[in-house]
Amino acid sequence: MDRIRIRGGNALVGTIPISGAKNAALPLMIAALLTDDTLTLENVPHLADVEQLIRILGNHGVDYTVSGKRLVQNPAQGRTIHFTARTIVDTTAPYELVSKMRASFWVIGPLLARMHKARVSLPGGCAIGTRPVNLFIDGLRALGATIDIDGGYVVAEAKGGLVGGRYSFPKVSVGATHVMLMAASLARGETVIENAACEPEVVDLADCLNAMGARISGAGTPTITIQGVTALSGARHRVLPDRIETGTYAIAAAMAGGDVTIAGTRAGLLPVALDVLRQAGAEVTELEDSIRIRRNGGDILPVDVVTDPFPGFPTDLQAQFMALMTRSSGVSSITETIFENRFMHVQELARLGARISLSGQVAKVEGVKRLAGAPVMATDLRASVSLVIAGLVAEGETTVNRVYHLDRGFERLEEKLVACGAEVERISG
Ligand SMILES: CC(=O)N[C@H]1[C@@H](OP(=O)(O)OP(=O)(O)OC[C@H]2O[C@@H](n3ccc(=O)[nH]c3=O)[C@H](O)[C@@H]2O)O[C@H](CO)[C@@H](O)[C@@H]1O
Ligand SMILES: C=C(OP(=O)(O)O)C(=O)O
Repeated sequence: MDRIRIRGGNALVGTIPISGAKNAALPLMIAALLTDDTLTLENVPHLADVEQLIRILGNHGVDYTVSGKRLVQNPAQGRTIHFTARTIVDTTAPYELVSKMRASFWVIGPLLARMHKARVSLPGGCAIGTRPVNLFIDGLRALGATIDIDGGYVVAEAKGGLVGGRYSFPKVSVGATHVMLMAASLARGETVIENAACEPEVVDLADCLNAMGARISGAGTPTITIQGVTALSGARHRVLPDRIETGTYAIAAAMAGGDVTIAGTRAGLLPVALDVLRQAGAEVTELEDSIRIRRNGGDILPVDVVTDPFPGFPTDLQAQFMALMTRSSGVSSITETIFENRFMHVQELARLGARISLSGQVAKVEGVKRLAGAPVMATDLRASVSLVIAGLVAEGETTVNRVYHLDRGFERLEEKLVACGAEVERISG
C-alpha cells in the first residue's frame, strides 16, 4: 500500500493548477445514462473514483473513449471523455461495484427515468456517518416510483414512466438533488423540488442537462423547477473546477506560509472559506480565474467555523481547516453539522502534537507552537489530506499511510505540492 512521506518546514511558493471537480464529474458522468447520444465531458480529473465510476457505467452498457481512443488503453491520456449509452444492457448496479463509492448509487435516477426500473445496491463511500438513502427513496416516490429494499438492494420501478411531482427535502442533500434533477428531466410534466441543495456541482449538472435538452430552472437556489422532456440528446460540457481542492491548497498555503497562486479556479466557489482564511491571517487576493494566498510571517489566528450546506463552510474542508487551527495562536471551535462521524482525523492530528478535545459535534482546538512528524493513518479522503497539511509544518518526517483514500479525490497531489517547494514523496508498496 502506498504511503506519502512529508518533511515539514518549507514555505510554499509557486502556482498550483486546479483539476476538474470530482464531485461534479461523478454526477455528470452518470447523466450519460439518460441518452443514447454521446455526452462529452472536458476537464475530467484522473482519480480513483472516476475510474471506478467508469467501471460501473460500463456494466450498464456505457461506452467511453478519451480523445478518440479507448480509455482503458490510455489511462494517462487527455481529460476529455466521450460517454455513450447507446443501449442500457443491465439495470442492476451490483454490490461489488457500488459499495466502494457513494456516488455510484446515483445511477438509480437515470436508470429509472430511461428504463423505468433499477436495482441498485445500497452505497458505500467515506465512513463519515450512517449516510442513509431515505431522501432519494421519498423523492423518487414523489415522481411515481414504487420502491422496496430487498437483500441490500433498492429496487425501484415506474411502470409507464416517471411523472412530475413536488418534493420538499426535509434536509438538504446534494446527492438526492442530483438524482431528482436527472430523474425529473425525463418524467412526464412538471417537477418542483424545494429545499434543494445549492452547491455549484448541482448547478453544473443542471447546466449540462439543459445543454442535453432538459428544461431546468432555478438550480443554485432552494427551489428548482423541471419541465420533463421525452428524450435528451448528447452535449459537450466542461467540468467545473474543484472547489474542495482549491480550498485545500489555500489552507495548505496559509499553514506553510509563502505565496501561492491557485490557478484555473474561482473565488465565487468558496465564499465563506476564503473569508475564514482571511480572518485566520492569510492574505487572499481574488483574481479572474485564480486566487493568490500569501502569509509571510505573523500568527495563524484562531477562527470558529460551523460547517453548512453551500454557501456555508463546506464539510469537505473541515478536516483541513482543523489542521490549520492546530497551529493557531489561540483556541478555536469547529462544529460539524453535516455528518455525525467526521472527526476521525482528530486522533491522528493528536499524534503530531495537536491539542483537540471533542464534545459531540464540536471540536475545540487549542493551537500549539510546534507539531512533530509521526506516522499517521488516513481514515477518509479529506481526513487524509488534513494530515498532509499538518505534515507540511511538522518538524521532521510525517508518513501518511493508506494513501488510497487520497487518490480518490486529489489528482497529482505530491507533484502539485513539490512544484511549490514542499518535500513530499510517494513511497510505493
Ligand atoms: C460525491 C459527492 O458529491 N459527495 C459529496 C456529497 O455527498 P452526499 O451527496 O452523499 O451528501 P448529502 O448532501 O446527501 O448528505 C448531507 C446529509 O444528509 C444526510 N442524508 C442524505 C441522503 C439521504 O437520503 N438521507 C440523509 O439523511 C446525510 O447522511 C448527511 O448527513 O455532499 C456532501 C455534503 O456536501 C459532501 O461532503 C460529499 O463530498
Ligand atoms: C465525502 C466525500 O466523498 P463521498 O461522498 O464520495 O464519500 C468527499 O468527497 O469528501
